[in-house]
Amino acid sequence: MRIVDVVETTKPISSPIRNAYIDFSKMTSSLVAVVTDVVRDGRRVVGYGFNSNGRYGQGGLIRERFRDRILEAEPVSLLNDDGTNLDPHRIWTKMMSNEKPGGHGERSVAVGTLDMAIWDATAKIAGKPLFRLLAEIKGKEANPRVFVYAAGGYYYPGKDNSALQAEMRGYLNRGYNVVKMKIGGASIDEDRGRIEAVLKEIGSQAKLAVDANGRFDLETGIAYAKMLREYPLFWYEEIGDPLDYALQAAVAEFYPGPMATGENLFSHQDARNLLRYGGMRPDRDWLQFDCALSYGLVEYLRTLDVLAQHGWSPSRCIPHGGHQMSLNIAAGLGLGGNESYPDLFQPYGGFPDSVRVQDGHIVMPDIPGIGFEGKSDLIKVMRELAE
Ligand SMILES: O=C([O-])CC(=O)C(=O)O
Ligand SMILES: [Mg+2]
Repeated sequence: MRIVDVVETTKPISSPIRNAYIDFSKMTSSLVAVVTDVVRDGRRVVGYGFNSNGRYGQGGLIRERFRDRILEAEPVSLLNDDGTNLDPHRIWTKMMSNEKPGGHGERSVAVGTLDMAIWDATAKIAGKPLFRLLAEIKGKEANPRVFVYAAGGYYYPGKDNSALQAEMRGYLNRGYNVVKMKIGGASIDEDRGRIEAVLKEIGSQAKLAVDANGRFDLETGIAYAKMLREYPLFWYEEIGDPLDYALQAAVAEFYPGPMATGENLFSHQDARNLLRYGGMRPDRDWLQFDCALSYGLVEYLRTLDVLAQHGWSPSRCIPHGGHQMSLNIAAGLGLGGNESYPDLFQPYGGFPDSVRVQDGHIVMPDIPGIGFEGKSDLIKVMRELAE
């Protein structure tokens, strides 16, 4: 058993939307395939992966460094002890050989993208959905029913409050009961008007989360905290620079409601610093680390260990990114749920075609691997790459 090729292509996932920090007009994502010589159900096993929106494609790093380290390794050194499957932990160590510590933003997306494909191949070789494999490895009971919320509410040229309300109504009609919108890309008065418009639209049918995408300095973060705390929000997300833990802790003094952050922290060391110094509260706040941006599931398992050491339950994690990889981690390891972008970043995000959202939850179908084969538009572009 061996990995015979690793293929990467960089694809556009552009749209005219804007958050408080960036627009997505030039956004790209790496799509990778890890090709094995294993055959299951008459078909060669190929694992697939891609990186989440918000960071760009990683073709350079993947093709110049990480691909070669996998392909040049002694094939048996990438397998488990009895040689019956790939060992994602051993492959991860091989990819990261000759890499100094720190500097996580430089390569964590490239490694996370490959790690997704390696776990997909591993679960396919085992003949199981990844969430069942993960639960088995950890001795846990899988729970295929996962909470999902609808992320959107972007700034968009010509979009007024009634268009924002219509967007949110569309999410409720599709079964969601938590929706998210952007803030910090307009004045505080304008944002207050947008928030009130959405709250009026959703009434008691749903809760609203707001996301500042790291835009605010301390003063602005506190001014928004004082405005936002008048409303019953689901959470106040990514207030200031992702690495400014003192700011996060200071804003907590002014915001008694739930806060969320972590999508731009890319290692278990960064996550540990957030828990040590960020003033985050394990009884109400939410952690959004996204394995597809942060060295993959091998590293995410270390992050979950860090959480446990600091008294945090995995159920406080609702990852960023809206991909099926995190859905599997949620169902297999008991996370609190997952993000979803009903109308964005297609065909990568979302669910298998048969899945419907009901009461803010989905139920994972039993498809071997991550489940990409269940989503027809996605598996089509994946197979174009390597099959
Ligand atoms: O707009 C983005 O970069 C995505 C984001 O923050 C989120 O989904 O929470
Ligand atoms: Mg966010």
